[in-house]
Amino acid sequence: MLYHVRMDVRLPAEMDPSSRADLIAREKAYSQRLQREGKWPHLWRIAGEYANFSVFDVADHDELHALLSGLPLFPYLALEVTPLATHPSKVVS
Ligand SMILES: O=C(O)CC1=CCC(=O)O1
Repeated sequence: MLYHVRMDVRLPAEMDPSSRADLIAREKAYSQRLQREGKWPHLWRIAGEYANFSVFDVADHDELHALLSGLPLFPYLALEVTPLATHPSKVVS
């Protein structure tokens, strides 16, 4: 199943720089592992915002929830999840 996810990153301004850098490095490693596994096929920066649009390709809601709640940044993310269905006008090649 495909899911569109908007992630808004809300790191506290008072977070110390080394904790912030460590968190971001762990987030990058986690996301790149999922990208390589094919579970996170799209990751786009929303221009001008500390936010991204992502597409996840997972078995079901439970797997999506497990992956999202495992994000190192999860406590600092506002997430908006949209399940995607096949559009009837899509050309199938
Ligand atoms: O910076 C972001 O948009 C949050 C994020 C998701 C994956 C990643 O590496 O950073």
